[in-house]
Amino acid sequence: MKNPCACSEPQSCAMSSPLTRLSHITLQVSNPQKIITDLVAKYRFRVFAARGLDGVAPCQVALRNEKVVFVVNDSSSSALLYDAPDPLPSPNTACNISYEVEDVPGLCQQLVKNGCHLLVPPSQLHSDAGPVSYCVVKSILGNVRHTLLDRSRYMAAFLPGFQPIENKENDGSPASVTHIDHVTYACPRGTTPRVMEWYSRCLGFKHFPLREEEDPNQGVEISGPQIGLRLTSVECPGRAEVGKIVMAESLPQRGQNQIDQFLLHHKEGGIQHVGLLTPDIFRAARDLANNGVLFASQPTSYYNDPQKEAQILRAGFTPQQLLHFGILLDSCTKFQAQKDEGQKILLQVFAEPLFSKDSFYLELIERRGAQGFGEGNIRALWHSMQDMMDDLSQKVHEEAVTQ
Ligand SMILES: O=C(O)C(=O)Cc1ccc(O)cc1
Repeated sequence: MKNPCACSEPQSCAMSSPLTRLSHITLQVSNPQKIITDLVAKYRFRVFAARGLDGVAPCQVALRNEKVVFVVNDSSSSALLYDAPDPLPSPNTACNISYEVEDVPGLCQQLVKNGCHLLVPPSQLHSDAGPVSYCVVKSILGNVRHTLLDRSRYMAAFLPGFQPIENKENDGSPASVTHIDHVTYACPRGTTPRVMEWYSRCLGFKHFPLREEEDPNQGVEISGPQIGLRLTSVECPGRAEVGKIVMAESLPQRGQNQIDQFLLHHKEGGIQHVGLLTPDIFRAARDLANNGVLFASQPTSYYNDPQKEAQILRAGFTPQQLLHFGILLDSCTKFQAQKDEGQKILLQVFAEPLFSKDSFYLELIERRGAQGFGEGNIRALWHSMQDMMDDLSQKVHEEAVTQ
């Protein structure tokens, strides 16, 4: 297959995306209270709507930090709205990326024509605040599904069926994060071209090259001692609020790594991490660290490397500033930059897994004109995450032995 957009219907290649923005990401979990507490206490999210509040614990809770919204679903509940009962590979998983769209029935027709599996057909829910239309489509990757919503005529917080929660705790301080920048999938080996083709044909995503003249079917291969990663990315051009999707595959014969570890619990692939955009990664990392978030740390050798040190100083920082929270910095090539002037900088740091070892985690990312993903950062992030997961595995093993 030469073209990732190798659609059976040529006109769908030219289709602009039906998605207008990413609405929220659903985490389906066995212990909702623990995740809600972590998102509130550590990541500064606020509960703003919930379902099923009549004397029992809510089965669905919506939390917000600026435009980043997570819905935490109790996986033991049989009464979940805006989602579909679909076997989950793991009791704790991020399984649904919900997007806002303009025309749910029209899009559903198109999806069915494209051979997609609708887990929930076009449906409508009302409250006094108006109607919301939605459907749920199964993606081609593992347990990932997409709720596609039109809430343009709905005038209350979140969605019908959810009760708004007044939050008086707003301390007025600026938010740490603003948007979801990207969602990264762990894909079984060899599946990326099919996943890309599905997102292109069904939801109008386009290849977003990470390197100049990148072959969309090959993506970018990042290999070396203890790293073997293939990355390919897609976006909806002109719709930054949809966010990018990054597909990550491990390369063969490199031993166990974080993609393979994730696939042990999600055999057919799934959402490995979510990148949260922040206007100030130093402030965000400090806030979250003060609240107890653990970040993957970097070896001091990363910051002592003369080239890296020069890059850091040129960007107006000191290596010590970055070292403190394990923040990585890459200057991007002109190819990945938004505008031609000035230096294009990308700053990133990975946080500890949210559910347990080897699983879903959050990333902070600050973009200063840089649109892509710096290869130097990816190598360093990979290694730091691998070290953190190996440490966590060791801890779990030691705890099991002493019990
Ligand atoms: O840099 C990012 O945020 C990426 O998404 C690239 C990436 C993907 C998978 C990994 O296990 C580590 C890094």
